[in-house]
Amino acid sequence: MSQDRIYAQPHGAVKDFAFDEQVADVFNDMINRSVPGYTTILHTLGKLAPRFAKSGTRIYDLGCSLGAASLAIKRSVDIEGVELIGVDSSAAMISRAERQLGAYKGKVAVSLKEADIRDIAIENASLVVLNFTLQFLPPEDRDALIGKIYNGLRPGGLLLLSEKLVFEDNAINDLLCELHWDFKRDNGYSELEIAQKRTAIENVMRPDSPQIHLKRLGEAGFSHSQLWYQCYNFASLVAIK
Ligand SMILES: Nc1ncnc2c1ncn2[C@@H]1O[C@H](C[S@+](CC[C@H]([NH3+])C(=O)[O-])CC(=O)[O-])[C@@H](O)[C@H]1O
Ligand SMILES: O=C(O)C(=O)Cc1ccccc1
Repeated sequence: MSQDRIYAQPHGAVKDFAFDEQVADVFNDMINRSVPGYTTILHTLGKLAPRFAKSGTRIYDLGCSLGAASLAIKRSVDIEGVELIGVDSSAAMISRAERQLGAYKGKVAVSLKEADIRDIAIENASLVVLNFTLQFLPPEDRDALIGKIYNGLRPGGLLLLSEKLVFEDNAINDLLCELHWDFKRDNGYSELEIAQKRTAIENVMRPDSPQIHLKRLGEAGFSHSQLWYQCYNFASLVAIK
C-alpha cells in the first residue's frame, strides 16, 4: 500500500476532496495517519460483531471504502448464515475492496455494491456500521438515513457510528483541532499537507456535534445510545434498537 503524498506539493487552487483512484490507492495509509483511534475502533468492531451477528440476518457496512470494517467483521464472526453487505459509491474503492475481502476466507458471505447509501434498502439487519461515512452526506439527508437504518434493524440490533466531531464551545473546538493537527504532524504530514487537506475537505465533510448525533439517534427511535470512544475530535457511538 502506497504512502499518502497527495497534498505534499503546492496545488494552487485546491480541488474538493473526492474518493477517486488516487485517493483509493493510498487510502489505508491516509486514514491510519489522519484518524486518531481508527485502529481501536476496528478492534472494538471485532468484539461487537460476534455479540450482535445472528444466523439468518444481515450486516451492513455503509461507506465501506477498502473494506477494513467488513474485514474486521469477517474475521470475528464465525457462524454460518450471516450476509454482509458492503456499500460504497466510489468505483475505485469497491474494486479494491473486492480484492481485499476476496482474499480472506471465512463463514460470512460478503457482497459488495457500488451504490449511494441513500438509495439502498436496509432490511433484517443485526448490525449496521457507519464508520466515518455520515459526515460526507449533505446534512439535510442525515436524519432520513439514520431513520432508514433504525427501521431496517431488528429489535436488539446495533448501529456503530464513528464520526469526526465539531464542538459548540469554540475554545474546546480549537484545542481539539490543534491536538488532531499535532497527531497528523507526528505521523509525518507537513504543514502544507495539513493546510491543503483542510481546504479540500471543507466543503465535502461537515461534522456534527455530539449533541446533534445523540438527538438524531433519539429522534430516529433509538432508546439506547452512547458515545463509547473519543480521541480529540474523533468519536464512535453505539445505538441499540
Ligand atoms: N452517499 C454515499 N454513498 C455511498 N458511499 C459514500 C457516500 N458518501 C461517501 N461515501 C463513501 O464513504 C467512505 C468514507 S471513508 C469510510 C472508511 C471506512 N468505513 C473504513 O472503515 O475504513 C471515511 C473517510 O475517508 O474519512 C468513502 O469511501 C466514500 O466513497
Ligand atoms: O485528514 C483529515 O484531516 C480528516 O479530518 C480525516 C479524513 C480522513 C480521510 C479522508 C478525509 C478526511
